[in-house]
Amino acid sequence: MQPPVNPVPAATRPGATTPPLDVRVWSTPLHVRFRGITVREGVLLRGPAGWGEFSPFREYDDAEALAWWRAAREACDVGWPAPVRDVVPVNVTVPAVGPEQAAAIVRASGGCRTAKVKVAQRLADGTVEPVDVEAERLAAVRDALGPGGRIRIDANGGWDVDEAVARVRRLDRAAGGLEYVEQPTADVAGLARVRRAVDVPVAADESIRRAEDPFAVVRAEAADVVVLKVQPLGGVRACLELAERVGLPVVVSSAIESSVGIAAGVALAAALPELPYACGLATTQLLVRDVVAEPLAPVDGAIRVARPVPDDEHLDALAADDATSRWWRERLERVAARAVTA
Ligand SMILES: O=C(O)CCC(=O)c1ccccc1C(=O)O
Ligand SMILES: [Mg+2]
Repeated sequence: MQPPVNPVPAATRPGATTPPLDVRVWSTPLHVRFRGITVREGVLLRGPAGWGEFSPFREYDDAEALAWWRAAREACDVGWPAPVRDVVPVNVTVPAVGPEQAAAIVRASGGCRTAKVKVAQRLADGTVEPVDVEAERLAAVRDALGPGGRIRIDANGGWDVDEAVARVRRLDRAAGGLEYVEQPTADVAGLARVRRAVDVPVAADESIRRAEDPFAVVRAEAADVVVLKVQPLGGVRACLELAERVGLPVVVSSAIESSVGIAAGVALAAALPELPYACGLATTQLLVRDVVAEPLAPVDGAIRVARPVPDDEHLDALAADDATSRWWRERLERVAARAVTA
């Protein structure tokens, strides 16, 4: 009898892994604070198929970091499926900054025709940024993009249903039309209620990548679009499979990785059968330094499908201090050990 066909390449199966050929810990400041962080750091691993990135956020536990490790090993051990396109249109990512800075970020974006603007930002005193401040940011972004550009907003689950409905209507006017609102509420039931109440399409992000059951969004008819991120979802192949099963349009987005991690997102976007929306992969622009000479950044609003190779000069320039390096190497070892038994 034939053995069953395992769709996961042998080298990415737990227990079938060999030690990486090279491990480098990197760290760089961000130009502006993003989701509460001012420094981004992680590990690059080299394997027979090239470099992979392991950079779960600091506060994630080892169980949640396991998917990020699988994505890194896929990159190192087997690489990615063949692309069906050679450029990926992307959005510029606009953090919760003032209107002048927001406009400047759009103008310096490398020709992006879509902007994703952060809203529902929690302030230091625990309150949420006033809607007037968000409206001004959106008006400035519209002004910088012109009437033909597209604007989407991301609330990162920061609103309740009533607040989301009121703010989305208001911000839709301020922006001169919104393409969609990403994760207006934290829970799937809330997404579904917002979706029924407003004309603006709803995208699910955290409800896919941090959910026990990503298909709850589909069953509840809670979203028009799903956001997929390669590291938190366990690799390019895992995302392609998820996209097929979800059956909704996909926006590939980053986790603010170096160009090595962004290349995995670009590979996913390039391999998807359909790509109707710009992807959230233009985030090397948020990093002060990158691990390659030519970062994966947009030209004419699109990123070329490529796999840039880090060099010693850049890796040395981004090398983390001893304590940070030790912390990441220990985390990597713990998560890799977990993969063998998971
Ligand atoms: O989608 C983008 O434009 C950039 C990526 C992004 O916003 C992001 C980056 C890191 C963590 C969370 C998020 C998010 O989409 O919420
Ligand atoms: Mg998001």
